[in-house]
Amino acid sequence: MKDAIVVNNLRKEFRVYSSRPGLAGAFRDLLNRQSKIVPAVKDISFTVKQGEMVGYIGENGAGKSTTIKMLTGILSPTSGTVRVNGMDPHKEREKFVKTIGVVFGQRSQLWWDIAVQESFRLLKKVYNVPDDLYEDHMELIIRTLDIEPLLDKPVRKLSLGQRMRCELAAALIHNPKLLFLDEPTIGLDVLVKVKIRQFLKEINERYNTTILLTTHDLSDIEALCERVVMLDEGQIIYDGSLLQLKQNWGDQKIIHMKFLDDIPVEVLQMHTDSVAQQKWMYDEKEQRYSIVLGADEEVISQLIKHVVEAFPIKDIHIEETSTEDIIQKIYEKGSAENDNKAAKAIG
Ligand SMILES: Nc1ncnc2c1ncn2[C@@H]1O[C@H](COP(=O)(O)OP(=O)(O)OP(=O)(O)O)[C@@H](O)[C@H]1O
Repeated sequence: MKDAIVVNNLRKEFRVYSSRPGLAGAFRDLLNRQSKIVPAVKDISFTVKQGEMVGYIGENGAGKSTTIKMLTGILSPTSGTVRVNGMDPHKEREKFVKTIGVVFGQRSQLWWDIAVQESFRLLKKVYNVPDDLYEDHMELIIRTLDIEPLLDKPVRKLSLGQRMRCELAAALIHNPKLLFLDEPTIGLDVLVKVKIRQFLKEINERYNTTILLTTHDLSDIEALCERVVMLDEGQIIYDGSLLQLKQNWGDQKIIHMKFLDDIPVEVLQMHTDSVAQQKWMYDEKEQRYSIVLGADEEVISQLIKHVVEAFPIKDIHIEETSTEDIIQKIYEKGSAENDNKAAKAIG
């Protein structure tokens, strides 16, 4: 498989100027401004293969946008190298932009006052897309995104969800091999989110389009990406499968049970002590008994079997650690190394 993105020891530093307070300070700033260097991305390396869908995640200020700006050629790196679609995005910008599509949730590449269709035609010219290719490809895109009824409306008249679907179509007019998506579902209702995710899956399957997705909405990542790259303070703290991350970190399951009869919690405890030593808790309001276990399926099924055989059950619910909790735990720790059982952490 070909590499779509190859990043080696990529670094970006910004010079930040500070202002001194008061008039005298402003005067002194004029003569001699104080500045310091802030590293936003610190020597990161990773590779994305053609056709992969990768989630690029991190807290605010982690360095995601700065990386994307270097990958799309908007910023040049302080040091290190970037090859995207076999090119240097900054140095070969003109040729390069024809091979990528970009959707930034907050910014529009459509013209506000003209009909969506007209924007598409202009972009078709910008990208030099031949008529037959355009017809064929856009027919599919328009149908899948269900934007036919919107085509003759000016962009300013569209709702956010409608506009985002048109933005996606616009980013794909030239059928790019690589798509950068930055918060593509921000502020959208669930139905539109689902539609956009389905569409992205279809594009990826049909054209083997590589997708790099930056988002704070982990459900986007869960729906689309098998692999996540996690950034923290400019460094990669995890690069690997989402499943692995869940297996290594989602190490707790909470079993909630309700019984037909009142059972003293001590009785339940005594009954399960031989399977698991963890303590049962009783929530009086909910009339619910809960126990927190490790992720060992064998222990969980043994415990459930033991209890079900002994007491008449009304309800059972197993609660898993959510991906959000897992990611939060990793950020709190500042590393994806879990005990010695290291998740494939690099950086
Ligand atoms: N042009 C700039 N000049 C100075 N500092 C900058 C500039 N751009 C980004 N930074 C700093 O670099 C760091 C990384 O910022 P970046 O925008 O890449 O983070 P991010 O992960 O995209 O955050 P967010 O989720 O909030 O968009 C931050 O500390 C930010 O203040």
